[in-house]
Amino acid sequence: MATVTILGAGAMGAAQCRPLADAGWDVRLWGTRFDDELLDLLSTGAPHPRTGVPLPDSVHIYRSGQLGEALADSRVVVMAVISAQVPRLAREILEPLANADSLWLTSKGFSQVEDGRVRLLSENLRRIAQEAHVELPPIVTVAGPVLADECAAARPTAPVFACHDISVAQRYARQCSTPAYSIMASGDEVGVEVCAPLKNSYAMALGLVDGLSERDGAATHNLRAATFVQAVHEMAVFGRQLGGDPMTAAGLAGLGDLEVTGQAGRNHGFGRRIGLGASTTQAREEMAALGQSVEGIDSTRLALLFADQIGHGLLDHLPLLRMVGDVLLGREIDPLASLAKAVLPRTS
Ligand SMILES: NC(=O)C1=CN([C@@H]2O[C@H](COP(=O)(O)OP(=O)(O)OC[C@H]3O[C@@H](n4cnc5c(N)ncnc54)[C@H](OP(=O)(O)O)[C@@H]3O)[C@@H](O)[C@H]2O)C=CC1
Ligand SMILES: O=C(CO)COP(=O)(O)O
Repeated sequence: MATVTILGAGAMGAAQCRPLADAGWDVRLWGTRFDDELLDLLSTGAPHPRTGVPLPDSVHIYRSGQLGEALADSRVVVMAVISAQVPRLAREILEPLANADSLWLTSKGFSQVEDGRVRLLSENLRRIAQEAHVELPPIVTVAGPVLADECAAARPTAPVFACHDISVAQRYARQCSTPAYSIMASGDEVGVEVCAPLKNSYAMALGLVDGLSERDGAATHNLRAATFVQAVHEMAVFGRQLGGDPMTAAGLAGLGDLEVTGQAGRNHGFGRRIGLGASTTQAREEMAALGQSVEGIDSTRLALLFADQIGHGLLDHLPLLRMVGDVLLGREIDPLASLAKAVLPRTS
């Protein structure tokens, strides 16, 4: 099978090696300069500290100084670094990207360009390439409910591969699916790319509900259900405004990813800490001390900017997202009352 190069040896980059190796791909894993120590450890056969699972034996490891070698003759390049770093990394590798058959985005985030405007990550990458007079291959957004540790351990997982050209997504779904990693192909690249970072904001809201329940010793199941449904509704509204299919929010990329992230994701853990009484800064520090990145903090800010930029009254339809934004900014609000106001149906 052809060569695939995964860029970023964090939890997800390392986890993605498992299904691709099992599907018979020649897998290369490249780590950023932050990952060199991690790669030294992984090359001994030790488990990845963030997933608890070792790499498959067949994976070739490349250290930060070996980016060119890692990309040489690679047919597929997978971005698995934190989303904020994807554009910078892409700028460095435009030529090998142009020679690949496709670029996959595992990173989940929006992207802010130099003039302050917000774009979808894929849109920003195409703009960067265009400015450099380079043509990118098709972009495939890899999303859906995929917790890294379960994926790495080949536990049953249902990712979504989305591409404007659905035949590209279908081809990779055929070539990369395994009994444990069964890919759903989608032609709704926009809808999937909107859901991927938005569900992080909403997983924080679910964490907040759970933290409040723990803090008060009182059940909040009803409020949680209303929060969940409002979150799916807002993902659908946001996606539709950008030309995506609103039904995507009701599938694996929206509802499905919200379910796992809102149960066991890092964004949920961050929201739960705030519900328990931590400030945003304290919650962020506690997560950092555990070595856990919380991308929803930045992507909530960008999502709100993006919605404002899109206009057409979109922000008015996103009360839950605005509420999460208020919490992140440390605004003096009663979280339980504010959540209830954002998600309970209004009678007038
Ligand atoms: N974990 C999961 O379950 C899933 C994650 N994702 C997405 O995958 C992406 C990566 O997440 P994940 O692997 O979990 O996160 P990790 O924090 O485990 O790893 C992030 C990766 O980005 C690197 N990185 C950190 N800072 C920088 C920087 N300044 N410049 C370049 N690279 C940097 C990290 O290096 P270092 O290791 O030194 O921190 C690591 O390679 C995210 O966008 C996430 O949303 C998608 C699906 C599931
Ligand atoms: O995206 C994820 C699962 O699909 C993981 O989310 P977290 O970044 O919150 O852990």
